[in-house]
Amino acid sequence: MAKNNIRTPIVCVLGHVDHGKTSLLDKIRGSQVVNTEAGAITQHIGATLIPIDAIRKMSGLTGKTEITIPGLLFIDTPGHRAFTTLRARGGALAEIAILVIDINEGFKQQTQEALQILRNCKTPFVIAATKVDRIPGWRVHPDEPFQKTYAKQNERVQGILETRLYEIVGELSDLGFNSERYDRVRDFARNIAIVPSSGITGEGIPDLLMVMIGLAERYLTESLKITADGPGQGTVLEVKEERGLGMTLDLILYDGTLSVGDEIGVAGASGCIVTKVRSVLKARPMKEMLIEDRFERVKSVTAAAGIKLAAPNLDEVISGSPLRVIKGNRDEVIDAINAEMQAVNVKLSNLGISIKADTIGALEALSKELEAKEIEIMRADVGPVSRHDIIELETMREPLHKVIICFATDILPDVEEMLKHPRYADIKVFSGNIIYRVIDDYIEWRDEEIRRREAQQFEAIIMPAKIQLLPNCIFRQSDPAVVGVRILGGLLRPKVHLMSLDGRSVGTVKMMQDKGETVTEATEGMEIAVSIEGPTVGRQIHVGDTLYVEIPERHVKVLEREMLSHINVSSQEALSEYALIRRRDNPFWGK
Ligand SMILES: Nc1nc2c(ncn2[C@@H]2O[C@H](COP(=O)(O)OP(=O)(O)OP(=O)(O)O)[C@@H](O)[C@H]2O)c(=O)[nH]1
Repeated sequence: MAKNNIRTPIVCVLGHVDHGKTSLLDKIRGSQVVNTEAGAITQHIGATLIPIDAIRKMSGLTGKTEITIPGLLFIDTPGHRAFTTLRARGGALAEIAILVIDINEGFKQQTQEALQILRNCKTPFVIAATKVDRIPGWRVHPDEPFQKTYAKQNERVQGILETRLYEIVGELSDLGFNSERYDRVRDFARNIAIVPSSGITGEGIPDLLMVMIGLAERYLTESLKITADGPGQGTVLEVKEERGLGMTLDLILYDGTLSVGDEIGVAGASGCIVTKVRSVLKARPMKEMLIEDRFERVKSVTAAAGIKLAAPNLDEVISGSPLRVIKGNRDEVIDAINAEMQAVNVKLSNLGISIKADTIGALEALSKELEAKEIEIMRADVGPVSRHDIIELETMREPLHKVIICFATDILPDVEEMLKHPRYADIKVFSGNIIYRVIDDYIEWRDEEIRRREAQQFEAIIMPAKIQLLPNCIFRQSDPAVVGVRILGGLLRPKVHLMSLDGRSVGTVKMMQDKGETVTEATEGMEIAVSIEGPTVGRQIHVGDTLYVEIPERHVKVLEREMLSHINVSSQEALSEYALIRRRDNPFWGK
């Protein structure tokens, strides 16, 4: 185990979809050193341990270089989600990260998001610029350190690699990060190291591991000091049923020791669960693995390790939850676990949408993203979407708040049924396993909904218009009067009342015709024939008269306060002239 009680740092791999996270992890896990005598890579449950001796051997480091870190423990599940949902003591469980960027594709949306997450969590990380073997003309030298294989490439290939690398450096710099190819970095505190590598050929992987060791040595040794014989502390990765064992927890133990017979506290859906460890299980080495007997029973394990435990009463445990061994401090552990579950860092508003996620970390991650997009949250809960959630939503007044966004959690079957009922037709549920996608779906729906509403409002509101009676175009004197008019501004529609400059009502537009065709709208500059019910030409209206559409006071308020930016300049002018006429007698009209 660890020298000076320094344990292995916990590592997570992040990056854009398809940029090669899984391949990189697989390559690291399956590296050729598996069977060397120099400390074999060991499979843990949910994690893989690469001992320092294996890393030394891969990268050709002599025993002289002083290293205190005993190795690296990689969490087997890559991605943002694993990073954000697995937490320890309020922070991310992973203490160091690899951000994977496909060197041929460069920056993508999730690359930026991952950077944001790493920045928020202040996690040291290294960038693996993967898929170097896809650079046209690249000559593969399996598993070689980067500099060796790079030296054997021709100049053109080297040139392409440099150009692409500098594109990444540029993008990072736009986001405020200084970075450099790892072998040119002088100060790892100021520069992020980029290691060109391949998850398929293994090139650059030894360098990647070495840089990580360097970072961990420098930044983490204090936080990696463990109390080996202290009570175990861990984070639950998964809750699953195993044949012959019943309910089990897969967890990463990051501090202390956990033994069979220990009393533990762990978070359940309705508070802290206290139970007693029945068995502690480790993964069997690959070659000994039999279907029937995948696990090796042990008496006790010391951090850091990925293990499985069986105990009674685990059904309700929430994945991502904290786990602590109780050593005469039962109340303290219960309080701490309850506090950690309640300290969900979600900003709630009086009004807003509802959110659900499978773990606390996931809920926080979702809420952070929503907050960044200025979307208000009223309720936030861990667990599947239940009938109760839907009933609560139904009481919301604002249709835009009758929304539940659920991330990586189930919708209970009876809820699906319930939502088919017309009564709940206006409740929207957005669900998915990628935060950004669920949020985008919601935003798309919301914006469309707002546009639809505005359009409806526009339909219902009488729009301003200013028209003038044209000379030589009196087709009929009265009942109705049919005259040629020019639209001086705004939007004329049928069925509106018209008003003269002195504020008198003169009649109602019945029909409108443009070049013999009936039309329902006419805009600035058009000359059309209109039939007007009410006036007689020569008495109430005359050639050359300017008339305005009469707009009710309530509509003027809506137009002036909410719709001004949505109507064109000529409509705005017609509106303000019309309002001026109305306000001659009453300055507060429409205000
Ligand atoms: N040539 C080459 N192909 C690679 C490399 N890394 C990944 N690939 C290929 O790229 C594709 C995606 O790789 P994955 O490792 O699944 O990528 P990922 O980031 O884990 O993808 P998601 O899990 O979908 O986010 C696969 O077809 C891999 O074989 C590499 O270094 N070189």
